[in-house]
Amino acid sequence: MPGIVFAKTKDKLDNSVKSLVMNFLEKLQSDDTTHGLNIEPLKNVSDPRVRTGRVNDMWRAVLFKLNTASAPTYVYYGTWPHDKAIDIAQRSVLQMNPVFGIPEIIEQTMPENEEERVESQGIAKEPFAEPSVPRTELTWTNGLAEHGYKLDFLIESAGLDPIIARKALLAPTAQAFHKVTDKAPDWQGLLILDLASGKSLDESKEDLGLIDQRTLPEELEQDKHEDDVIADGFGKDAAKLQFAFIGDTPDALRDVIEGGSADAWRTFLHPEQRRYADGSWNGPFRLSGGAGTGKTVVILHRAKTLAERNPAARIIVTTFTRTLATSLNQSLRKLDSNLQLAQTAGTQGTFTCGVDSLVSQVFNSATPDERKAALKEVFGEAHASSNFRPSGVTAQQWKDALESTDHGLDPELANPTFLEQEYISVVLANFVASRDAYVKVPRVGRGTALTRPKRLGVWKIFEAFRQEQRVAGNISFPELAAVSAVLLRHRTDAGKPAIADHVLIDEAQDLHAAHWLFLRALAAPGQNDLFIAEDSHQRIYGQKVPLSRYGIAIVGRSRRLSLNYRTTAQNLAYAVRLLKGAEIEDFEGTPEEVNGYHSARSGPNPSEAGAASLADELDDVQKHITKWLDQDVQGNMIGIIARTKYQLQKLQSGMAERKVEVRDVDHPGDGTKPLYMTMHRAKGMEFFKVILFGVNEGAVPLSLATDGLAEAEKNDALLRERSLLYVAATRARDELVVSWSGNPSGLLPAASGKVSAS
Ligand SMILES: Nc1ncnc2c1ncn2[C@@H]1O[C@H](COP(=O)(O)OP(=O)(O)OP(=O)(O)O)[C@@H](O)[C@H]1O
Repeated sequence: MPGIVFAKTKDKLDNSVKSLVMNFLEKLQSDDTTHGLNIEPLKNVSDPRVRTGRVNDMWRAVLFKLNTASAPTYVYYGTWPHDKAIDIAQRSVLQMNPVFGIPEIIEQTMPENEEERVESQGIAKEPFAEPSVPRTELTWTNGLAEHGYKLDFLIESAGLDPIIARKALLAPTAQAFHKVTDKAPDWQGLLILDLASGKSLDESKEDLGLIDQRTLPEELEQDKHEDDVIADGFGKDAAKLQFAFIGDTPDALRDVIEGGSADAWRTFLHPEQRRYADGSWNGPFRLSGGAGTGKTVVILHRAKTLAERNPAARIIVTTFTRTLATSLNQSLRKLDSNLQLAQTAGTQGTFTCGVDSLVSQVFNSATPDERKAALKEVFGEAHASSNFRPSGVTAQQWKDALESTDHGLDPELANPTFLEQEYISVVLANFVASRDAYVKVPRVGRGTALTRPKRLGVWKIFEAFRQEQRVAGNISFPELAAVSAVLLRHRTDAGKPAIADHVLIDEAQDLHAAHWLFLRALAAPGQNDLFIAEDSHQRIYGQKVPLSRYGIAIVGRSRRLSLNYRTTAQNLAYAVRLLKGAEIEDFEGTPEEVNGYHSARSGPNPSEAGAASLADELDDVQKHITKWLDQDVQGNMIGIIARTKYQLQKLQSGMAERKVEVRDVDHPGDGTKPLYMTMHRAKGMEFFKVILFGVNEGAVPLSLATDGLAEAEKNDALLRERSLLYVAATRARDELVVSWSGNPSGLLPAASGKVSAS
């Protein structure tokens, strides 16, 4: 039976052809002599291995036939209409890269560009003059030229194809540059992007798993037939970016073909992603990376890998909200429909759940005596009633506690934001159950200092809050997390095993101290216990939490992803600019840089659209939506994102007046209508087209969120507002429109008269 290697399709396959290609490959896989496949060599080819095959009357597949040891291996390159397929087949070469020994398919230059081809081939053989870089796009600079790369270095040391290297070096615009990287063999495209973004060749080689073959002992491959060497090469990390072996399972074949580029993450991992998905560490591991760098994709693959390694393992995948957890669960099923999913935490298989639901599950599964002991430790004897229901805490509850107390505090401390943060980060995090304990507890990392009298005043409010919560029969989710953490600790102290073997945590930047106490206690410290994916730039809730204080030591086990798969280079540049000037720190207080993130795709510049009035802004939104729907963009791939629900109500009624149907993201209907949501709700989502609506002065940053706070809390709240805007702007895959009426938000480049990103 022939083997098949599938190349990630760069040209989009029409849906109607996908099933035909499936049929074709299934037949080829069972017998390449099957009648009707017409696997034929061609004349005037650049590579004698090339073949075409008949998909139907109109469509031809382009393949390379390798005469490998046991049975032939076909490398499927793609399917095109007959004449185009013949042309591509005649121009394409399957070869081993001379520097890194990676199989690659190079399409020779189009015949109409014969002049360029001759010129470029000459370059490979002879010394050449360095091309000068035309600067036709004022706001874009060619990163390769900027970092001083020379053509001979790119060819000789970086292993780039001469034509590709030259085109990349000469690219005058972002679009032209990305056209080259997009068309190039995947690893070459990524290497160019790395170098252009400032990575050194050595760093990029390490990330892509590239090893210079010229430094290896020669005899290794000596006895092998050339075709076998190529076939083996498909197993190398950098080759796996673009090529996948299709085993004997038709399911895998179907996935790869039907999924198309939107599902490429299921098969074609970046070597770095693969490393973090498969790696093993003797303790917690942290994976950071900007929005859209594939952190979630790594978590999904890692869950699969861990389950494959040990089918009896109890794996928990968790994240900040229930909606995100549901989406993780769906993606896991997509990734591997055979993956054993557990129904409850602590049983064999992979269990996916929002972190607060997980907390509740642990609490509910304990006996009354166990709960009582844990409640006592968190609240002290007075508040240890177990008769309550978990609930969120509103600002009003803090206001009620403030009003019922004679605390004597300044407004900067006597406000819900300060109190809630203090309660979670100091009181719950340290299991403070009494006034005396609170007066003594270290408040490391808290921005605002408290004297003893102030602490006494603050404690009075906490007492009142606890009292009112108990009377109402409520327990807040952070309180429950602290209680469940104690429950887990008591279990371990009693010699019972931990609930999970591996805990994988997504969107970790938003978890609070009590969550971390709980998560730490879920798995026993040891091999691959915790895997933490986070982006400090996207922290939109709560406070930065130093993990080391909760028994989670990640020193030396922390890596960062830098290639953005979601957002175009133009949108990424814009979003990153929104963060400029903000001092963002990671869990342990180390400054987190936004430099170095780069994107593999190009698109239109984001547009900033200021309107004189709300009515005008709504007119603009209507025009954008109508235009996109007319262009056949699927309705639910258009996202309209605003800071507040109040703005969304205006949007909704404004669109209804204009006869444009839009839907709340939580009630999406049949998928044909654009979806609207708040910036908080947009976390973790993505759309082809995004409108950030109502980015006005006063709305972002929201005055309500920052008014009346002490300096430290205010700075933190402002940072979160900035991060919200960053989260919202990075939801766009292709096109981003930022709109406002009246004065723009002071966080937008427009407010300071800067030009929009390019
Ligand atoms: N190896 C890959 N090949 C193709 N697409 C990929 C790959 N990795 C990630 N993607 C795509 O990039 C997009 C972003 O991925 P993902 O959601 O995992 O990123 P993230 O870092 O978790 O983003 P965020 O922090 O913004 O939630 C998704 O559409 C995903 O399918």
